[in-house]
Amino acid sequence: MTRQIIVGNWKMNGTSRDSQALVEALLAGLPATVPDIVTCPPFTQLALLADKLKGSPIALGAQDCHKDVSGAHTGDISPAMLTDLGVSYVILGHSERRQEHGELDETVREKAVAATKAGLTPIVCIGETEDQRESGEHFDTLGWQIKGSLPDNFSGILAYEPIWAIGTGRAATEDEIAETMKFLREELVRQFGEAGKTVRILYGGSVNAKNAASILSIADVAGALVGGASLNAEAFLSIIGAASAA
Ligand SMILES: O=C(CO)COP(=O)(O)O
Repeated sequence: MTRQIIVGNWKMNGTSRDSQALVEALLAGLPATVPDIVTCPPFTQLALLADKLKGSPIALGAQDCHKDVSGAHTGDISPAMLTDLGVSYVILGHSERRQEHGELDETVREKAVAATKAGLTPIVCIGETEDQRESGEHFDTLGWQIKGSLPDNFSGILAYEPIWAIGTGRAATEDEIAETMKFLREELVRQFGEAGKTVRILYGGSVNAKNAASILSIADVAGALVGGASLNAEAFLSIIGAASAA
């Protein structure tokens, strides 16, 4: 069985004081056996947390990066700047970035290439809108997103986050997740051959302490990308506990 990975995406939340308190509570409450754990605070908290998490089982991730190594890109952060801080993962193509910043599959793919080159593990997000699911276009959408967002020789993590399940408290049902995982695996194998069999696929969208165990037990779900519940130490520790037991 593949080792589970639990990723906390803090989004645009957290002062230094909040972040410090949160990781201290997490470190104090970790179970003896842990899955892979990644915490993705805002850029401004990365240096502080790199120091706090050094030598711990919690890895550090960023929520985005630029596709270039350096240059005239006001306000952006390069993959090399992230590795320089001790960051090892980066979330790319989150639906909030796709929607708010007009990020396209092609940009996500370029970022994934740059991130991998710099030594980061990209966590590439895909997911359909509610309209697309209701009209039965969700698999087409996901198929195109995989084709467009994942580079050749992709060696990162894929995160399936249905947009309608993000922050709504309405996670996809077990049947919906299971059916989608099967589709995603077939697409990965179609695109990457044998290598497509080993890409880890996460589910994200209203994962919480209550539903984590059943979501993580669905075939081929290798972990969870957690938003809101990752800001609460108790909830995030329960999800980590569910992954250790899965
Ligand atoms: O977008 C998400 C994680 O990237 C999911 O957010 P929620 O867990 O708050 O629904």
